[in-house]
Amino acid sequence: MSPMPEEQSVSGRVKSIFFQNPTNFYKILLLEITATNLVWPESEIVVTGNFGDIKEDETYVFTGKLINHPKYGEQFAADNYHSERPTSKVGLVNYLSSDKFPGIGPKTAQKIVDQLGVTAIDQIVKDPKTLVPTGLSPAKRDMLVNNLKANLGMEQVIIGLNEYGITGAMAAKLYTLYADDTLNVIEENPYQLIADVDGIGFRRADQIAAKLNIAADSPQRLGGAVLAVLGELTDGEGDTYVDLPRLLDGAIGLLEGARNVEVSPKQVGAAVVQLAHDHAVVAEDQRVYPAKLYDAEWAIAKRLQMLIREKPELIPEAKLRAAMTKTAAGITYDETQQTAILTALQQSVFVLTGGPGTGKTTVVNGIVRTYAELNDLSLDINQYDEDHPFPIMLAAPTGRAAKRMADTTGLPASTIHRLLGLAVDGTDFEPRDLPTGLLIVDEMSMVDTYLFRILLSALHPGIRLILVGDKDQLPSVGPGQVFADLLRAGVLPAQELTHIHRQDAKSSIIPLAHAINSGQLPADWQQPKPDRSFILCPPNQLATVVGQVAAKAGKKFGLDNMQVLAPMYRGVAGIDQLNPLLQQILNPKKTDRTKEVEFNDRVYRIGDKVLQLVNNPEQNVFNGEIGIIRGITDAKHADTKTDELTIDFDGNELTYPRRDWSKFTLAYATSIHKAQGSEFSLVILPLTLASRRMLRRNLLYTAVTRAKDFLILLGDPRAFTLAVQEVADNRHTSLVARLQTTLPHSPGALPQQADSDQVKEPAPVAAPPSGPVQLTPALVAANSIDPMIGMSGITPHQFMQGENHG
Ligand SMILES: Nc1ncnc2c1ncn2[C@@H]1O[C@H](COP(=O)(O)OP(=O)(O)OP(=O)(O)O)[C@@H](O)[C@H]1O
Repeated sequence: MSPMPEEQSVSGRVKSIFFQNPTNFYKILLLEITATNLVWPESEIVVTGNFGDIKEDETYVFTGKLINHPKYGEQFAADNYHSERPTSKVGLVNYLSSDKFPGIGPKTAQKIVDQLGVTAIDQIVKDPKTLVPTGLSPAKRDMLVNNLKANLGMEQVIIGLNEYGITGAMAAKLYTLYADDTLNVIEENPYQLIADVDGIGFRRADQIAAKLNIAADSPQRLGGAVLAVLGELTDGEGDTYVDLPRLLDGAIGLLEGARNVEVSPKQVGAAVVQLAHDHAVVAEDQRVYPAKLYDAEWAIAKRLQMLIREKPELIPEAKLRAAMTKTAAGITYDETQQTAILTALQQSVFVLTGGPGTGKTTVVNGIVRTYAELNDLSLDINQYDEDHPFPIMLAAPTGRAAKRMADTTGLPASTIHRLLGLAVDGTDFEPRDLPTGLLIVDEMSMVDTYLFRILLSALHPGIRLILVGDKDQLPSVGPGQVFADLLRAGVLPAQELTHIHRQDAKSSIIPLAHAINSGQLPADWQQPKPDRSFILCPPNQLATVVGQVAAKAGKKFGLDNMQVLAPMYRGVAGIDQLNPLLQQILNPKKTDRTKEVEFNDRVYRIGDKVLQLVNNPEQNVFNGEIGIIRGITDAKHADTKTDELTIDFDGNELTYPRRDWSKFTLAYATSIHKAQGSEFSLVILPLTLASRRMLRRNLLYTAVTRAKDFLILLGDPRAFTLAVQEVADNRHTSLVARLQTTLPHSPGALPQQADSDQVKEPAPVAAPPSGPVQLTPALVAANSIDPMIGMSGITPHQFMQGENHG
């Protein structure tokens, strides 16, 4: 065996920093060498790597290896570094008595070093109390500790992270998130990173845990795996609970996959019980919920119960009809529309659903106008002010949907977040209380369990709440299928609109959408129509053809009014592939002087269409909104001293410094999910069998209903046929059961649908707990949730089989 090669290292003073990437810690520097074990004839060397707060003129030690860069020649690629700290007693005394630590002279420094030895700095930083015996005054002790930490702070964190195998952009991300607490968080529970940090999954967290000597069967590790699976299936995939066998199976898969060990269901079951005792999860029968989702479903049901108990004063039907007719403005409402308006105004909570063109907007307008007439309210908003707010509130989950609502009603509408004054995106914020009055929420299918809970918590008895949506569209991105569940429960007054009104000879898109929704593509769906067409095209040519279509359409419709929608990011006709190609066609680099900036393998230019990826209620821009880049400011001229982009979201111009550029991406092509709540004059929809896994009826239906005037379908016809045939699985939720427990059946509710593939029996549930829901040992016992009961020696596979049989 050859001896281990000696670690290569180089120490010296940083002469200059040539380059630093602001999005991670990557730097290139020139070092004046003071010591090295390299064979290196020169006095300087170029060093590259991920470094925290390296400063020019300070001295550091780098370890790593000498590499030969094809373009730049020999340089030192460092994988670790630390500030060169004094290692001899004399050096340490000199350091501590230097002007970095005002008030500490050579004598005091000598005393510290005599008592604590050469590792004094590490000891002091780790535990400031080690300074007590030195007799230093508390003020001086604080100064010493703070200054040592300030000198070491970020560097220590980055070095610590490097030791756990976390470098570059991920290290930067963690430091931004937890700052000086980073290492504490990781050392306390590395599995916490799975929930907190995008991009860290169980395997990565477990590698860190292994370095921390967390045993393969430690409760922390088992709990980490359970929460990882639970998070993946709830916040990740939309369920609000996970069946115990599936949870155990998933957790065991993770635990055994990440380290070569065997883990028994019994051990994982014990971890679930522990998590339940710690109030992180709630287990009920065979279902395990993240506590916040369990609480949210109950809170929704109870709040609705409270709102519904407060019945509005009954209005005589003749009076109601008269008001409705008087304000109808030339429209003769059909029978279901009439029922909808009349019922809505007699109830405290009302749910309205319908496909495209069935008159939801018409009914919303009817409700607003009849309500105003009955209550003698002016619809001229200029007559209201802060002290007398407009008593009709209109809201939608996205900015675009809210804008559409304002356009179609002629009244102010806002996002739900704005309405509630939620400044930060999250799940546990106190909204401001809303006045009683009329509140209409549109695009309810996009509202997830968390947001609905927050919305309801802002409402008080006496409010009239109208929830409007299309139950057949894709469910919310976040967990739950709130809107569909509200209808399915059959306990809330509701009306479904089915008659299509917007069906003049010109429109063949709406009938196509309804046909898709009922499970059939019309025989002529591939035939060209004035407003839609199908282009047959093999997968490998799809991107090019989409580009050709977009090039032609771009001239006619403009960027704003045309949208390419695709089901997937990856693949030959995926969003990631289409975006640069469409950018090249629709907004190319015109001359050598065209300004452009690079970020994460993407190029951005003025005029680019971009998609916001996160909610930012403070600036009134939301996940899924589309904007146009209006300006690029060089770092030299920007206040933040980094490059900045100015993006215009429908008149709302926002500045994004480079560190925020991961909050948007190109939007020439977007996912169908992100397009929910938006409509476009022209939709271009390529589908192939490559996205087979994603193809569902509600996905295709949602995509097609985004097209207002024109629709171009492209690709493989089999993909369209398959999509129509595949009915999406219901998400696993308990809202139906909670609602049925808290509310009596409503005579005005929708009949339970006969279409059995759309409906599932609600899971049987325990009686509602009174007061705040908390898992007490008694409740644990009462619900026989102990997952270990009868399970010893049973494999997850057998467990799953057992589930199928009973
Ligand atoms: N009872 C009616 N009589 C005549 N026209 C109607 C009636 N109801 C709706 N319409 C018309 O049908 C069209 C579609 O109605 P509306 O916009 O209200 O439907 P919608 O369900 O909101 O559709 P979408 O979700 O596609 O926006 C509109 O042009 C509207 O004026």
